Amino acid sequence: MSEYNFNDIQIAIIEELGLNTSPSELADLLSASDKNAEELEIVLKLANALYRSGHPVIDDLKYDGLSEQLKELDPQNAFLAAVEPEVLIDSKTVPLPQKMLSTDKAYSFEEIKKWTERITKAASEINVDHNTIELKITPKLDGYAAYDDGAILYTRGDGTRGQDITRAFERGLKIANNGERGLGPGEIVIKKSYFDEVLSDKFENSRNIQAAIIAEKKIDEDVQKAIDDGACVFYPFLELENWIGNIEELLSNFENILEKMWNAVDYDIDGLILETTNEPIKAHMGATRKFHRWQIAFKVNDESAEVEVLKVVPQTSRTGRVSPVAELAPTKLSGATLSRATVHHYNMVKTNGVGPGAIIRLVRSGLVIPKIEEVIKPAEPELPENCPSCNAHLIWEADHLMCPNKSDCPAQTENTLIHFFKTLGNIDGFGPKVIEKITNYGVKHIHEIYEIPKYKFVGFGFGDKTSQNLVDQLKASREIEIEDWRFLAAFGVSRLAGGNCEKLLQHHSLVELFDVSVEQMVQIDGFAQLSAEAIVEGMNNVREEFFKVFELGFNLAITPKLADRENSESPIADAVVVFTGAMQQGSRGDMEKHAKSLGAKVAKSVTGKTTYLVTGEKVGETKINAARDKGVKVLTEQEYLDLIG
Ligand SMILES: NC(=O)c1ccc[n+]([C@@H]2O[C@H](COP(=O)([O-])OP(=O)(O)OC[C@H]3O[C@@H](n4cnc5c(N)ncnc54)[C@H](O)[C@@H]3O)[C@@H](O)[C@H]2O)c1
Ligand SMILES: [Zn+2]
Repeated sequence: MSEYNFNDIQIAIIEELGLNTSPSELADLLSASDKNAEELEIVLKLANALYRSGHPVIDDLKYDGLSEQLKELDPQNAFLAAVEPEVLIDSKTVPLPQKMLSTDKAYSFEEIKKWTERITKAASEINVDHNTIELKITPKLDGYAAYDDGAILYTRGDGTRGQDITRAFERGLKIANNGERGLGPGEIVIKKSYFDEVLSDKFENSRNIQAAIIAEKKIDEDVQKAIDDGACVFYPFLELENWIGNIEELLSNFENILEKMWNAVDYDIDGLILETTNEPIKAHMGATRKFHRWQIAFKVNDESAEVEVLKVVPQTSRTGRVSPVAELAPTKLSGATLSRATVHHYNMVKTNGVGPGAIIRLVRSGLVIPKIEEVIKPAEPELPENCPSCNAHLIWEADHLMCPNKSDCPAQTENTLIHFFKTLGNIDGFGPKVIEKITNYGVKHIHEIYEIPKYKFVGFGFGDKTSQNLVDQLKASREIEIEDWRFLAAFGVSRLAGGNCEKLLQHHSLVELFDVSVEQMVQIDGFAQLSAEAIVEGMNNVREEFFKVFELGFNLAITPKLADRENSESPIADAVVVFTGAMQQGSRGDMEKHAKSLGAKVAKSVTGKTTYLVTGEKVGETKINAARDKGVKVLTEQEYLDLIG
């Protein structure tokens, strides 16, 4: 007997699929532990059809596992290469206004990093300045994909043709956030808290309900009530909470950013969507038949294990904070063997009893370093008294143990130097190994490194060629242009990562910044009292070293001042501009870039906040009228060019 049984609806869908295999044979196939490529394809087609119609037979993890197996056995398989289609019973389809694709998937920091490298490469191929690459992260809603063109609501269908489900709006389905129509792709979803409180007794999962909202047949009264209560919505992706930033910010603060987006909405999500927003890059990268190359879904395999702690090792960071790292009995989790995990801070080690012999629950949630979720069996906490690097007596500062030896702690010195070259990022050669060797000979400051002649490098034990290369690299690091905000960030002042440096430098020059007071800093958007105090103090601490390095003469690109932009009397300063249709004067990407340089905000779609809609060729009347209805000024390309002069 198979563990799978199909109900009547499922059997009807299976028949519609036309697999030439009877339901009972399919049930057996589903339970079979070993499947060949052909069988895997059948099972995936079956599971997909049932899933899309709201009656899944297996869970996503199992489905994704089977897809992986098929990919290994038959990498070219046609089912894997295309968008997984909906299967419809007796329904007409209509062409979609725009292709709707699936997404490529990543399960680790490394995969995301590789994806950003592909974006960087694409940008350089079309001469897009690396610094203008913008990334956006949104929650990946786990509902029913749909597209709203303002008149019709469509299902995703097979990606090119979908079903007309405008009836869902007629049934009262609301649009998340501001209720605007015509915002393109989105997802029909149900509020998590509402499902748990009101619907979970009656429905197994929210997928059943989504299917009911769009079905042709009469609607269940609980579902109608959920619609009326505003718990079911169509959520246009454009309206989603998002994180916007650049590649460096993402990679340097990956876990925090992802965690924040992960908890941003009260709807089921099955990952996060990362994408670049630069149109020229998107156009250049393009798409496969299944997914856009400029977009990727970050998913997690939530798996956990109970693991024994062997010992807790202290590590001193560049700021003197000592972090506890737990060494673990090696454990296999989500395909990787883990033997270390970070503990939040030493107060947690102390209060939760993390020490040799403790049993913890380890979760690998796809993030870079696994985290300790809970301590199941505490032990005697293992707390260090002295800095593992310089032996100074550690002191408590709130939840953390700190090494107070600012001037003479090798770990702090090394990590500060490593941070400098890593952040500068314009040369190779000064990684941890080289820095360690140099500091062993008493070099403690950045400016001292720049003064090392070749023969000294040889004396430190580097080969002749390597020594020459190190000298050349140091010279190059001053010659290759770098942004002034990156240069400042390299000094590692707390709360002064790239983003904040850039914000400050939009108001003050690099040199001026060292004399900005806390009162002046809080005037700048984004700096609260406490951060401003910490930044001013931190800058004071690095002042001497900063100017010694600065005076070596770096090739710094100056961040443009906001004031210059505002004073330029640009006719579109602060206007929100949307370009649509084919332009004559140059690519749309170029026009958008130019508009931004004039201080305008460029948006992708018309909303109530739009100031101008600039129309190229072949733009439909409906779109133009819809924009006018929202009070947007519609300009032809020529009218726009006249406006900006
Ligand atoms: N359990 C099953 O039997 C079964 C069957 C088929 C598919 N699945 C699951 O579905 C996945 C593939 O489905 P898919 O191709 O529909 O989706 P996908 O996971 O590849 O994601 C693509 C879709 O994400 C949606 N999306 C949600 N939030 C978004 C956002 N913020 N920005 C952009 N797009 C967003 C879009 O509608 C888009 O079509 C599989 O990996 C599997 O986990 C499960
Ligand atoms: Zn120390």
